[in-house]
This record gives sequence, C-alpha cells and structure tokens, in this order.
Amino acid sequence: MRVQVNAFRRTLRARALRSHGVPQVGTASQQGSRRHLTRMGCDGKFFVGGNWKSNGTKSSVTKLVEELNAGSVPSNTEVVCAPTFVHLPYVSETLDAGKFQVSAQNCWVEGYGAYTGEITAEALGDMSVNWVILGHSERRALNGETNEFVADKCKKALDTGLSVIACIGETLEQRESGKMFEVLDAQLAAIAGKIDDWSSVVVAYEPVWAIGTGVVATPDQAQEVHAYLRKWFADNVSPSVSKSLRVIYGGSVNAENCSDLATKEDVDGFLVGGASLKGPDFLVIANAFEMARA
Ligand SMILES: O=C[C@H](O)COP(=O)(O)O
Repeated sequence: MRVQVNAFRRTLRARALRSHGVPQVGTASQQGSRRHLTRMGCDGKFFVGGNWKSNGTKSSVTKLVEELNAGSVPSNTEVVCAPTFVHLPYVSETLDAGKFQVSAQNCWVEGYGAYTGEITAEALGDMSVNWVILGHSERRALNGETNEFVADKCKKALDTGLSVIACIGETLEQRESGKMFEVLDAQLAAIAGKIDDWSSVVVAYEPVWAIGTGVVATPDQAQEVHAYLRKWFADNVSPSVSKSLRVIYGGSVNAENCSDLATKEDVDGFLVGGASLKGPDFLVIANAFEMARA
C-alpha cells in the first residue's frame, strides 16, 4: 500500500513539474535523508526567498506578480519575495498575501534621520514590509559592507521588529585556500556578537562562486556546509537555536536542481536570484520541499 502511495505521489510530482515545463529529475537523490522534516517539526516551515536584485520594469514586475498569484504554495513553505525598493509598495499591495510575503533587499543601520538615499528599518515596518535581506555578498563586495556593519544592521532590523535573512558565504579563492570555515565563522560570530534572539532570523548560506554563475553547489556540498553551520550554532549559541534556526542555500538554484537540494536534511530552504524572476520556475522552487517529500 505504502509503495502505491509513494508511486502516486511521484506521479503527482512529475505532473507538477511537467505542467511548469520542467524536465523531470531523477528520483535517486530523493531517497536521501528526510530527517530535517522531523527536526523542523511543526513550527518550522521550509523557506523560499526570491531576491529580485536590481531587476524589473513596471511591466515585467506586473507580469511576475500575476504569474505568482496564479500559482500555489504549499502550507509547509514560507515564500518571501524581495523586489527593488521602487517596486516594493506595488508588489506588497498586489502579491497574494495568503501565499507570499515581501522583503526589502537592504536597510540602513540607523533610524530616521539625515541619511540621504538610505531606507530605514522603521520605514520598512511602516510600509508593512516585515523582512529584510542583509549581508548579501553583492553588498559586501560592491558596497564594502564589513562583517561588523552587517551585524549592526541585523541588530537594528531585529530591534525594529523586522525579520532578517542574514547572508554569509565564501568566495572561490577562500574555499580553495582552505579558509572557508574561517570566513563563515567570522561572518556568523560578528552577528552572534550583536544579537541574542535568533527567532526572527533565517541564515542564507550563499557561496559567492555559485551566485549567478550557473555553478550550483551539489546537494552534498550544501549539506556539508549547512551541517557545519548547525554545529557552529550548537557550539557557539545554543542547541535549541541550532535545532530551530532555518539555514537556507543560495546560488544558482533553479527549477531543475531545487528538488534534489531540498532532500538534504540541513537545507531548510533557498534564497533564489535569477530563477525568482521567472514566475513558473519560482513556483516550482516554492514547491520543492513538497516535491522532495513525494
Ligand atoms: O540572493 C540570491 C543569490 O544571490 C543567488 O542568486 P542566483 O540564484 O542568481 O545565483
């Protein structure tokens, strides 16, 4: 009977993939560990963030919102879309709040004041934007954001009542020179030095070499680092934070590879860049956890 149920689920999953025009992926890796289902328990939902970065016109954003609103999101997955600041009010008003939340891609480290061009956490809260992405590697690289500055912004956002997607990740050079764990430790330690309450934080592990390159980390590579990060939290923060914290993966996640990544026990979701701009693809990714369970 159980075999029949599983076969039925696989058929449903294949249908869902086909309906989104996605080639079917093999099922072998889906036999991987499902222990994270237990660990996340009823309280933790799989988390899928879409970081639209500096993309979108009035017409493309309208189309994307329509495509997303037409799709379905499983109840065990929290989906958050992060448009540009300019598009945020429109997306916030038009995206189906029953399925999607919205996020900013950054906020300022101080409150309201003379900070020309910056957007405060208070202003985001006032506009009912409850999430913010902080520490993205593009901001670290292009805007010189240091570990300390990112940590200060995390503290400010959390103190203001926002939830934070805190990004960390190593460059290829750091990975290849054996400094990956040292880099990740320093990025996390800076944040841990400033905040006590991790209940409104999602940590996004985004290896810089995988971002926008099409070179996705293998499920095993992602799992290795996520397991390391979970142990880091157990050793340096607390076992309960280590257990409940969602650690998501970002870097060339797409509709084809998301399901295999989602089978890994310490991968609690994704932060998606390029593929989040394609409605049908992003909807497949939003359903990855459900598909991985099938
Ligand atoms: O925030 C998202 C990450 O930078 C991943 O971007 P990507 O999916 O285009 O590689």
